[in-house]
Amino acid sequence: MGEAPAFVVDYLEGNFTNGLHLKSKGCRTSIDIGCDRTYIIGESDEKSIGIQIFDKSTGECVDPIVLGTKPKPTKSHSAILLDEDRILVIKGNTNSDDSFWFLEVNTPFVREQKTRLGAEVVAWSKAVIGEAEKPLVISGPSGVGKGTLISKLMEEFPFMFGFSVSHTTRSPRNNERNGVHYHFTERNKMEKDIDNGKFLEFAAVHGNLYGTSVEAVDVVADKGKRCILDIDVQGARSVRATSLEAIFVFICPPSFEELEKRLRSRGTETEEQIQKRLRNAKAELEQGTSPGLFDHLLVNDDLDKCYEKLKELLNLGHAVKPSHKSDLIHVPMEHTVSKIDEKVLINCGASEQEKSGVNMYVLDLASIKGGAPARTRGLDIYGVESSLNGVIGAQVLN
Ligand SMILES: Nc1ncnc2c1ncn2[C@@H]1O[C@H](COP(=O)(O)OP(=O)(O)OP(=O)(O)O)[C@@H](O)[C@H]1O
Ligand SMILES: Nc1nc2c(ncn2[C@@H]2O[C@H](COP(=O)(O)O)[C@@H](O)[C@H]2O)c(=O)[nH]1
Repeated sequence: MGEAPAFVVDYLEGNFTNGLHLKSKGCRTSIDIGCDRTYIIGESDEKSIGIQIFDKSTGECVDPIVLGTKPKPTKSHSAILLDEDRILVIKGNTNSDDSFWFLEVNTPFVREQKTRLGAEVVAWSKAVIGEAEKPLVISGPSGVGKGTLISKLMEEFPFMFGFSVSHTTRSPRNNERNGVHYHFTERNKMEKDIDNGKFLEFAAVHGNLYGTSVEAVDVVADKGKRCILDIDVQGARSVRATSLEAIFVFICPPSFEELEKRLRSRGTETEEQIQKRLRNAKAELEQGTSPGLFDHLLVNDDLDKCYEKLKELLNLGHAVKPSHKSDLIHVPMEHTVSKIDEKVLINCGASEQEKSGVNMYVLDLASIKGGAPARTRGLDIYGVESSLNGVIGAQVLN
């Protein structure tokens, strides 16, 4: 993070029309992309900011399928085109990390979904300020001890890790609670949600459907925590193909006999289910240990030793709790937005300066990563205290 660059001074002194793509009308903004499309961003329902696409060549307005966790409605927002693929939407009167959202209109993910669904698609991806720790994907055959290792991590580092609560069509075990261990759901409902793009990944495992919803991962990210996904090998492969850059760990048993012993001693499956899980374990072990998919393989022989190795590869000796410095950011109701190269300037006006000493935020997009259906990480932001004569100072905010 550096100081405010000199161009901010030049920019403030003159050239204030450069990069203004914003046509604000109340709480609606419109962004032209190419010659014939206008994306209208506004409040169309009570649940989220609505999106419509106006096709100038046909004169028709289309309601696209909107994927991703959507931003809650706001009384004011601004929007600016970043490139042909994405629009940055900034919510006004927010002082949390809820301010910055990317509306993807033509990223590879959106193009793929357009083909899959045969319809117009846009996707929201919320910005994460700073470099959040990568999510952790843990896979391995049933009974190997994934859940046991995850519980230990969550117990030792409750502020650092959050569990992605999957959906499943299997019945709950005696000790399992809906919404905590899984979201237990009907197959029809889950299939419909899958069709509607609500899942980051899903797979048929041991005769049931399991899946990670986009929301399950977002809920953890919103708490500023590092997300842990306990998913099977097919799911891990699907996640690899998404924008969620994760660390992939495969847990192996010391032997097949020991796996069987653990599965039986857990006492949660019928004999028939145990047989099915053991059959599937052979294929999973083959796929999980072949090169390319997983970053790390751990053998869970002695539980404590395996746990120590897991912590080691996660660098937990040096880990720090992610800070929520983005609380320092307050984008007021009235603000203007413009863009120069990779920097977006949010001018908050003089009244904001009186309150906080900062009247402009600079967003640096150079290091952003990821994107829909998951979060866009790595947004860099600093506040600038400026005058018409030049920059007085810069506040590092993350
Ligand atoms: N290193 C170990 N040594 C002996 N027993 C273990 C070890 N690790 C876990 N176990 C036991 O093995 C059983 C299965 O563990 P666990 O439920 O964590 O497996 P899992 O991989 O999460 O299974 P599933 O994929 O079916 O959810 C549990 O009874 C657990 O206490
Ligand atoms: N692809 C996915 N696999 C998942 C998910 N949640 C759990 N799982 C895997 O299913 C098996 C069986 O789990 P169990 O709780 O019935 O014993 C196990 O390998 C899990 O890792 C998911 O969301 N997606």
